[in-house]
Amino acid sequence: MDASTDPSAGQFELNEEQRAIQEMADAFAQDRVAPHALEWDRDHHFPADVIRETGQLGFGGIYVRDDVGGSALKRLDAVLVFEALSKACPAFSSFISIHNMGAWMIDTFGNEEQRQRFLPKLTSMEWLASYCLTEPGSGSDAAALKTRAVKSGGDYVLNGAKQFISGAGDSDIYVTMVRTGQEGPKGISTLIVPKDAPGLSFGAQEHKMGWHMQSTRQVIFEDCKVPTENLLSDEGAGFRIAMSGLDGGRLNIAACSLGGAQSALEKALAYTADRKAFGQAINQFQALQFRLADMETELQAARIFLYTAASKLDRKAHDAGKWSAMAKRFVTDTGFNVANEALQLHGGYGYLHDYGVEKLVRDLRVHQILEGSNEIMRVIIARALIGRE
Ligand SMILES: CC(C)(COP(=O)(O)OP(=O)(O)OC[C@H]1O[C@@H](n2cnc3c(N)ncnc32)[C@H](O)[C@@H]1OP(=O)(O)O)[C@@H](O)C(=O)NCCC(=O)NCCSC(=O)C1=CCCCC1
Repeated sequence: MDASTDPSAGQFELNEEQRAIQEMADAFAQDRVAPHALEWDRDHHFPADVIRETGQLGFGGIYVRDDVGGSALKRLDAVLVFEALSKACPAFSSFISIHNMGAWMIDTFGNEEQRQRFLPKLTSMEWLASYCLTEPGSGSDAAALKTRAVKSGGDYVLNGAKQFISGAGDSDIYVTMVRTGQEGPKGISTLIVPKDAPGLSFGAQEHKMGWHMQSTRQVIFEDCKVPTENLLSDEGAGFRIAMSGLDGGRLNIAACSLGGAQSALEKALAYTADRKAFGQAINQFQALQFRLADMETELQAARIFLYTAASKLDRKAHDAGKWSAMAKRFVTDTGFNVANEALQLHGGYGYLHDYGVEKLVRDLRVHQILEGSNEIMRVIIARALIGRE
């Protein structure tokens, strides 16, 4: 690889341990994920076995405490892992991010009994986790969710549905935001719903533009019974739990864009060095050189921005939420634009599945929409800047 495209060159100062984590994730991704990514995408295959293998590397609970098998690493370490995995397949990496959001929420907001009951199996990845917030009638306005949980004896009885749930049907644990009280954010609670809870079912597979290697379905609750011991923290704390899970998740998804776009840039560099037109390699045309130069510049800027945001969250800086939103907005937009530009530089070949660039464009496109659309990121940033009415 050309030194100028080395994602570890000239970057934010990483320490030796962070470089080792980055290298371990990269080696796994190139060995176990990259050779199969196009096939998984084409066949809509969920590679549960390969996902579970990452548990042995400590990726099942990257920022979960170590007494329950977590790796007790930092947000910046996690970003390095997701970036490296995404170079092989952003959809694979993003699934591991979702699982980590769930594990972190249980570690951070769960009581000791819950931590011991769920986390060893989640950190080893014997169990996989999904995050359930969005509903058919509430996406951006997350606090309008309607899935209701009513206490009855020793259980909560849930009725409602969650929409666009990644891993639905494949995951073992569903960290689910429900309404236990009044309208609005203060009436929301978080329940840990196991896959075998009576009354839980899954909708049909959604047919998506990208992210083909993971399932997306509705999660449906019909008089679904969940023991009251599965309530995370207190009733009414669910919105804050959901939002803080997303503060980290948004960094992870930005890292998935960064890795995918890095891979697209490397493909564009290789292709434009090899492809001849008008008697020379097309990378000798200044018009293309300038485009490659811009792609590299924008990606390196995105990388520094993202690592800074992750460090802010690690330090629990007062403006970490704003930085997380800014990083998600900037890096996912930049990542998509770079991948799309890489496709263009491949000419007609970029439109073919076998070249792998169109998959990156399809996978990265959704990062501008999910985990809070980039329009909602602007709402969060603007509120932090100028306050709110
Ligand atoms: C930003 C937002 C639009 C805000 O809403 P409102 O104005 O209703 O709520 P507001 O008045 O801002 O707040 C209420 C309470 O909540 C606290 N809090 C807020 N953020 C945070 C935070 N970051 N940390 C802690 N507390 C927080 C806030 O302080 C307030 O409490 P207080 O009343 O002061 O006691 C929010 O709804 C949002 O973000 N939507 C995008 C959803 C969205 O992102 N889905 C994504 C679904 S998941 C997804 O897409 C996935 C895809 C793939 C895989 C995984 C998941």
